[in-house]
This record gives sequence, structure tokens and C-alpha cells, in this order.
Amino acid sequence: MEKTSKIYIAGHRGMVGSAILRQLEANGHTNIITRTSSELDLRNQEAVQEFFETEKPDYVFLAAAKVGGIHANNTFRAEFLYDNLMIEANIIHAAHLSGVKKLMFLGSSCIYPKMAPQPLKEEYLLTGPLEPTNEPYAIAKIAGIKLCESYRDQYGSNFISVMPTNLYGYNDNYDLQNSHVLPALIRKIHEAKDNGAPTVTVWGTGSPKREFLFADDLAAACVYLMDNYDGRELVNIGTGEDVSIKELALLIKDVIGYEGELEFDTSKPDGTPRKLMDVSKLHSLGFKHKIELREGIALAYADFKEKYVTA
Ligand SMILES: NC(=O)C1=CN([C@@H]2O[C@H](COP(=O)(O)OP(=O)(O)OC[C@H]3O[C@@H](n4cnc5c(N)ncnc54)[C@H](OP(=O)(O)O)[C@@H]3O)[C@@H](O)[C@H]2O)C=CC1
Ligand SMILES: C[C@H]1O[C@H](OP(=O)(O)OP(=O)(O)OC[C@H]2O[C@@H](n3cnc4c(=O)[nH]c(N)nc43)[C@H](O)[C@@H]2O)[C@@H](O)[C@@H](O)C1=O
Repeated sequence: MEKTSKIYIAGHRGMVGSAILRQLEANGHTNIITRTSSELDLRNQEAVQEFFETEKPDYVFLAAAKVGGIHANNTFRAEFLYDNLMIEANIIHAAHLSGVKKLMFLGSSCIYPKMAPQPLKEEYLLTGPLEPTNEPYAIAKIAGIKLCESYRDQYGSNFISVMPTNLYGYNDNYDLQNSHVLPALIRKIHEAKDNGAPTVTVWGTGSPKREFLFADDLAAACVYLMDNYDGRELVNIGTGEDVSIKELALLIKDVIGYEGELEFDTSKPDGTPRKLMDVSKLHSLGFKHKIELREGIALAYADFKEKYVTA
């Protein structure tokens, strides 16, 4: 990407989109276009095509989506399938029609089969049944991958797909019902410490394992791959290490300095037992993450306090 290339970030206000915006601006890019969902509802095909015909971006980061944790995915199943199918189909088709030079689609590690061997290699896609709690979202993401592959096959489009692991960082979602585990535990443990509550409830058994990548590391990987990868195959983006939910909760408890106890609500689903990604392809392409989990939790906690905690 040239410094003056016209770059569209779909979802620029989100945790990932805002990190990609920060990364591009830090790299000296000056021609970045953005739209909020109220300015441009990406589920509206006509509006999306009009936007692309008018703006004609050279590069597109497709980071807009209906996103949430295990409870949100399992509750709003139709929205997670419909919104994400419409957003990706509209953007990918409009990018083709308007002659976009290159597009990056963001999938997710939940596209891989529930019981696939670990660590998950890119070629394990579609080799087994998915995790039921987020199957609609995963199907939409797999469709996005297949759209990029098919437009490349039929039209020669340079559309690439990357598969981020579980993410956290600045501008995360701290809604206790719809967020992912890491921000939810930061908020719950902070509030328990603040209120002097003796216990904090953790959903599930605490035994599932998850891999967590700081969103600014993901953004750096996305910008790097937009400049250095033109392949048809998926690229997993992660740290290559995972922790159990219980270990995560104890780590957050330690960072925040909460003395109370953790209790596990096994009426809540565990979801996928493990989804550690094989990141050897990412490393062979020349990228490795920088921010380790404890440091990242401290950064995310500082952001949470700055944004959500009144002095
Ligand atoms: N968070 C995570 O743990 C992971 C996320 N990902 C993927 O990364 C990408 C970004 O996720 P994340 O940043 O966490 O998500 P956020 O929820 O933080 O941001 C999503 C963005 O999508 C935009 N958006 C949603 N629906 C519409 C719509 N109908 N029209 C226009 N814009 C819309 C929102 O725009 P606005 O703010 O203007 O409403 C928002 O900025 C997604 O593709 C997600 O699937 C992958 C793996 C893990
Ligand atoms: C990125 C990925 O994220 C989603 O998958 P997930 O990783 O299962 O989502 P999660 O972060 O919400 O949960 C991880 C684990 O953590 C446990 N857990 C404990 N306590 C809380 C808690 O308080 N909140 C939440 N949300 N989970 C909790 C929870 O029970 C589960 O065992 C996909 O839907 C999909 O969006 C996707 O691709």
C-alpha cells in the first residue's frame, strides 16, 4: 500500500477496525475512508454498491461484523448468520464491481471443527462438525472465506482471508451479556473488588482453553499481510499459546488485585473445549505478535477504567 492509497476500513469504530486505523495512521497513511453503521448500513446492497462506485477505494479491510461472545452467538443466531452474510457479500461483490486492488476478509478461529486436532491448521477447515453455540456465525465466516476464494478463482480478485484467534484490547465490548470472556472478567472482577463482593462468577467449568491476541498485534498483522501476502489460502493469526478460562480468571484477579474467590456457574455453556491455532504459516510469512497476555490484560484494564469507571 502506498501512503496515498485510498484505504477503506469497514468497521473502523470497532475494537479491530479502530486498531487497524491507528496502525495505518502510525504508518503515515493519509487517505483512509470510513463510515459508521448509521452512515452506511453494510447490509444494504444498493447503498454499499453506491458507496464503492463513488469512493473507489484501492484497499479494503473488512472488519465490520455482528460480533459477540458465546451467549450472544447462541442467543441471536439468526442475526449472527444474516448480518454477517449480508455485510461480507455486499462488500466483497461491490469491491469486485468497483475494481478494488486488494481486500482482506476477517474470519475467526471458530470456523474450525469443534474436535479438530490441536493446534488448528488452516487445512482443517470443513473437516468436521462445528461448535453448536456459534455455528451460525462460523457458517457466515466460512461463506466469507469461500466468497474470497471464488472471486479470486472466477475474476482474479486479490481477496485474502485471515483467521484471528480470540481478541481483546482497546475499545473492547464490556457488556456482561454479549461480550467475550476476557473483557467480561475484567469488568466483573473490577466491580467485585470495588464493591467488596466475596466472590466472582465465571461461566462454565473453567476448563476450556482459549488463545488471546491483543487487537493492536492483530492490526499490525493485518497491515503486514495486506502488504506481504497475496495467497488463496487462509492465514491463522494468533499467539500460538493458550490458557484455561480458570487460569485466565486467576491472572485477571492478580492484575486487578482482587482478593475474593472465583465460583463457576456450570449452567452456562463451555463451548469449544479448545481452539489453539497453528501460526507457523504466519511466522513463515515474517510476522510474530509482541504483546503477551499479562501485559495485554493490564493495558485493556487501564482502557476499561479510563472509559467506564467514574472517578
Ligand atoms: N473480538 C474478537 O474476539 C474477534 C473478532 N473477530 C473478527 O474481527 C472483526 C472485528 O471484530 P471486533 O472489532 O471485535 O467487533 P466490534 O463489535 O468491536 O466492531 C464491529 C464493527 O462492525 C460494524 N458493523 C456491525 N454491523 C454493521 C452494519 N450492519 N453496517 C455497518 N457496520 C456494521 C460496527 O460499526 P459501528 O460501530 O459504526 O456500529 C463496528 O464498528 C469481525 O469480523 C470479527 O468477526 C475475529 C475473531 C475474534
Ligand atoms: C472469538 C470467538 O468467541 C466466541 O467463542 P468463545 O471463545 O467460546 O466465546 P467467549 O469468549 O464468550 O467464551 C469463552 C469461554 O469463556 C467462558 N466464560 C467464563 N466467564 C465468561 C463470561 O463472563 N463471559 C463470557 N462471554 N464467557 C465466559 C465461556 O463459558 C467459554 O467457555 C465465539 O462465539 C465467536 O465470537 C468467536 O469467534
